[in-house]
Formats: sequence, structure tokens, C-alpha cells
Amino acid sequence: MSTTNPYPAAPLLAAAGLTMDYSAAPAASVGAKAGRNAVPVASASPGTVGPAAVPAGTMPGLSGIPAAPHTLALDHVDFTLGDGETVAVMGPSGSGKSTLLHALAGIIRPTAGTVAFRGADLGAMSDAQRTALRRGAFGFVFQSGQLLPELPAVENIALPMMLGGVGYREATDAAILWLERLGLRHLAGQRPGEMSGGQMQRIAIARALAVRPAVVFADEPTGALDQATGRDVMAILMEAARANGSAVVVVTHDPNVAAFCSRTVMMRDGRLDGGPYAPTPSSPKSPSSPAAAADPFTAQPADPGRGWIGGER
Ligand SMILES: Nc1ncnc2c1ncn2[C@@H]1O[C@H](COP(=O)(O)OP(=O)(O)OP(=O)(O)O)[C@@H](O)[C@H]1O
Repeated sequence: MSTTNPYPAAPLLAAAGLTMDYSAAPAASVGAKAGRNAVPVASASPGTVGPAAVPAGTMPGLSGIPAAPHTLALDHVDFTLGDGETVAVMGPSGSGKSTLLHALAGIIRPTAGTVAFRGADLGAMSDAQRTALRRGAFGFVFQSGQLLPELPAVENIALPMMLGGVGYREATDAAILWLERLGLRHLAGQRPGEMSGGQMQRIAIARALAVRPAVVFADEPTGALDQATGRDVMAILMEAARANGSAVVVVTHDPNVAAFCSRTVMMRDGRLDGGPYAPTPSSPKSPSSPAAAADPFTAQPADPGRGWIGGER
């Protein structure tokens, strides 16, 4: 899908009054939550009105039995993301971080409020349009589990390109290039079950970035890794995103991960405390990578065999 901006004045991504009340949401809007690690290839149906929408505090036909707690995961959240901007979303467990990420990415449909990508309202899009947007303009990195176990790394990376209409040969050639850029060529034929957690996350990053998305959504991308591996994986993610010109939204509990981003917002009880919108594109902090200013795709690596940010450790 073309990501040319039809509204040059519009921010890359803008959410207004985002509200997610799980107790009132149609089932189709909620299903994706399972999905901290899910690959979002299917979409919630826009326009679906929940036939079973139950007002909080009631349970039809079962008087005396207490209803489920009112779960207002997002409470009128406003959020704006500029081109190439990198933002960390932090906050206590259950504060709504993943829900925010899923709503911004069009994985779930909020119960109120809007999300617009380059000025185009996700809520007004058809299922097919939202799916195309997620495949072409968005990339996803989760904590784990997003790679298909039966496919070797090269085909895992190629798959989103193929879903976007690229032929097998072209997609796998591009995937090999990504593996080389990331110093992971030797993993091309490995299946996820034969890789370490850090290797899998590097492949997941290549997979997310290979479609050259406008936004990369990452939910606890280092949550299953030790600190040193997590730092390396974050450096790869941010460098590759910067080289692509992709913006990044990363949900994390780890201040070391947030330090890679140019801005941090805090979620608390479904509310966002992010301060005023202050885009600082192309200026990601990258503590473990002082050479962030060099273009890794054109710069000659010191050791060509090790790839552009030092290869795998
Ligand atoms: N599908 C769902 N159905 C009902 N409630 C949900 C669903 N998904 C999330 N919630 C609730 O919404 C609130 C916010 O959840 P969310 O996963 O967004 O928080 P979080 O900040 O990402 O938490 P954590 O850091 O623990 O992953 C929680 O109270 C959670 O129980």
C-alpha cells in the first residue's frame, strides 16, 4: 500500500479521545488482546455493533451474581506521533499500554475516539483497507512468538512482503539482504525452534522492517531477553527504523529500553501523561550505538562479514 501522505499537514498518527471499555466492547474488538504475541493479520470489524454489549455492572438473567469489573483500559487518550519519531510508552502493569498500542495499530477497535493515519480515519476504513494498512504501513515486534515455527528465517522475513503482493523470489531475495544487513545471514535456513531468543527477536525485527513500514509497533520487544541481549536487540531495532525513516512506538517496563526513544509517555489507569506534542524525528538516543548518525545501509562496516551494526553477539 502506498504510504504517500495525502494530507501533508496531518501528523503521521493521531489519536483523539481514545476510549476502550472492555466491558462494553463488541467481542470482535477484544479478541486481539490475546495478542501480546499475536501476529495481527486479521482485523476487528469496523462498524460492528456489539449485539452482546453489556452495560457495566449488570449481568442479564443472572440477578444477584456480580458482574465483571468495569474495565476502562483507555480513558480519553490523545496521542500524536510524527514522521520518524520514536516514543516509549511506560506505566504500571494493567495501565493500558498494550491496549493503546493495539488501538493505534488498528488491531482493536476502540469503544470511542478516533485514530487517524496520515489524516485517514482507521474507524472509517473497511476491513480490507485496515488489513492493507497493517501489512504495508505498520510493522510489529512483540515479546515473542510472532515467527511461524515451520518456516526458516528467510521465509519468515519474506512472508509479510508476500502478503503485500511481492513474489516469492523477490521477497526472499530482499529477506536475504536484510539478513546480511543485520549480520544474520547464517540464520537464513534456521527455523525459530533452532534459534535463541535474541536471534528470534532479530529475525522478528527484520521481518517487521522489511516492508519499510511508516510505523513500527513494538510491545515489550526485549521482555524475554537478558539485559545485554535486550540492549543489542533495541539497538538493531532503532538503527533499522532510523535507516528506514520509520517511526517507533515501543511499550516497555524497562527505562533502558525507553532511553532509546526520543520521547517517553506514561500511562496510568488508562490515562496518558505525555506532556505536549514535541516531535523530535531522526534523533533517537542509542546508548549502545554511538555511530547512530552514520547511515548503516550505505556505510561500510568495519568488518564486512559482521554486518552493519557489528553483527550478532
Ligand atoms: N481482552 C480484554 N478483555 C477484558 N479486559 C482486558 C482485555 N485486555 C486487557 N484488559 C484489561 O485492560 C486493562 C489494561 O490492560 P493492558 O494489557 O492494556 O495493560 P498493560 O499496561 O499493557 O499491562 P502489562 O504491563 O501488564 O502488560 C487491564 O485491566 C486488563 O485486565
